[in-house]
Amino acid sequence: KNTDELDAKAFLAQYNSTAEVVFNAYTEASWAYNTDITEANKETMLQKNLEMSAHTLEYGLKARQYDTTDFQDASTKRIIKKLSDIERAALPSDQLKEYNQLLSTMETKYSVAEVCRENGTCHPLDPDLQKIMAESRDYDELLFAWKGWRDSAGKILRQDYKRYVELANKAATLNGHTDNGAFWRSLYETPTFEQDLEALWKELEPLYLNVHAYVRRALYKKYGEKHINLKGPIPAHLLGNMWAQTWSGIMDLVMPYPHATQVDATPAMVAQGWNPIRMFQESDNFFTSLGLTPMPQEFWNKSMLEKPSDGRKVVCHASAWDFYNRKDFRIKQCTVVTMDDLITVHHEMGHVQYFLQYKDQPVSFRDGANPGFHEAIGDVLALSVSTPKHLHSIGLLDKVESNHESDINFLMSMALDKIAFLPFGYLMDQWRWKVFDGRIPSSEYNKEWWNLRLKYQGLCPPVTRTEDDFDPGAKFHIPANVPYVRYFVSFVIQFQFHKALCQAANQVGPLHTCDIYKSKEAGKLLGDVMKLGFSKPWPEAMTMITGQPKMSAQPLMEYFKLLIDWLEEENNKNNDIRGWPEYDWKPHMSN
Ligand SMILES: O=C(CCC(O)(O)[C@H](Cc1ccccc1)NC(=O)c1ccccc1)N[C@@H](Cc1ccccc1)C(=O)O
Ligand SMILES: [Zn+2]
Repeated sequence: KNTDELDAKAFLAQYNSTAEVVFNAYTEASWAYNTDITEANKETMLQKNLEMSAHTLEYGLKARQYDTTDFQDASTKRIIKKLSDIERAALPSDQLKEYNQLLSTMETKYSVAEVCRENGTCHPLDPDLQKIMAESRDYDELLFAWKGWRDSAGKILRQDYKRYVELANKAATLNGHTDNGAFWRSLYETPTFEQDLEALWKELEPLYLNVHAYVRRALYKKYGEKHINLKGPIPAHLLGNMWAQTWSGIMDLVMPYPHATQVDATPAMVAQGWNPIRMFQESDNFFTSLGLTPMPQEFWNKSMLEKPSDGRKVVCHASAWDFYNRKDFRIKQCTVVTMDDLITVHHEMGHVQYFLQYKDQPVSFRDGANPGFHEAIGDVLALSVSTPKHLHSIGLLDKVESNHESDINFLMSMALDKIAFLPFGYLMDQWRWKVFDGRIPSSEYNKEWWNLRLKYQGLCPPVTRTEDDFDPGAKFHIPANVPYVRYFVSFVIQFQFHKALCQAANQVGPLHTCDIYKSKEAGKLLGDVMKLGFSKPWPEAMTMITGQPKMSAQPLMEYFKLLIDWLEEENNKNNDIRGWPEYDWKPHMSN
């Protein structure tokens, strides 16, 4: 084994400069394919992916030659360790080709899927089906979209997925992991990661049960006893979102005080003629108000900020792109003019701000401190943007009241996204970790999916499901091979970051009214952590922001304190039970 540290440094310098070229070439090809799905673009992307894997293999095998035990430089040790996991490049070349082919096939099938009506009209997920799921209050129309999407996008992926699992596990074991789930969890470098997550969920579950009970009561009023059992799970298509992952789509059905201030900025955005560019400029303005970096001109020139109208097939699911040349960064988003998408704009811009902040790190460190950090940045700023005070200051809310009722309305709208999301964010990879480690065989993919949806979210399918279906496949991240527990982590730590930045900004008053807009102190705190990238273990980054190294649910619970107490009282007044003891109840099915 080679113990020469100077030799290792020279090796890493060569890796870094060659990696930028190879990663850039692949990213350009992947962008071309994602923004124009054609066979030719697919072939070019697959070719560039193979070239990237050849580079990873060459340098990864060399990295494994070093014994870094006595190295002095922590960064050198850290990079050598990271390069030694060569992921899919460990597969024999025929299986690597099959794996890459499977991944692009699954993502394409998902992205081009449509649901057609008897009259021949066909609807894509974005924007059509998403709009129906958020706005329709017709039980059967919602069922048409919900079942149609799972028939068109989920069902067809089952066999591809089964083979993908085998190959992903093969690559993971060749890199010394027990399975692909173990590889994904290793990215958090936290031996107690699963226990920590379970402890966070146990702390947060009571909040969710109170929101679930209150929303079930509201849906009972709307859809009646044929469709809602006050002691049972909620049919999964009634929550205002295709996956029931965030529930702000049904805020109108749930609003505690309908006569107090509105909290939805969508009508004002539409009335004032906002367009996608305006939404991104607004977000850029918030980031620069903190002293963070403005989007470079290349971002505005090369991004795809709305769905093309020239008939091109694209991957509409939003994403942020680092082209590994320290100057080209883009977002691809099929943006619609709604408050919900203004939040997503900030989410994606948070990814690009992270790219901008760590762009001068070695390539191996151009990553989040952990994947949850990367997901949290934009959402932290969105917590300030979402306040009625801030929305009023940018002209999206005509009046602001600060009284108990408007406070509760605002907190309810935030809870419908942030608290409702927690069980979904947690169960997605519970299902995948069990698929990868074999506890869920392919013969039980769908049964176990719905067992988890019942256990954590208290949802049930509106129509009977069988193993002919593959409902997990109807959620982007499953066919796209994107881990999901990062979002559960993000939804917890973003409130820790929010609390810390509000203190840095000398914001007084309750956490849910804090707006860090224009605070250079808050911006510096956040920017300094983003500059680190992946160069330090994430507890060090956590300590830099919050003064302590752990994930904690306490700031989230502090943020929602008023609502939690109100819900406890309200649900008791209604004699509503928390949970769904009649777990095997099924909604009435017409025809
Ligand atoms: O999927 C997203 C947003 C897309 C993304 O920004 O997280 C995107 C996902 C993705 C897409 C293609 C390939 C890989 C990942 N992630 C990024 O663009 C990204 C992430 C890390 C570093 C660089 C870019 N949000 C999740 C969860 C969520 C987050 C926030 C609010 C609501 C819901 C969802 O919609 O289910
Ligand atoms: Zn993201």
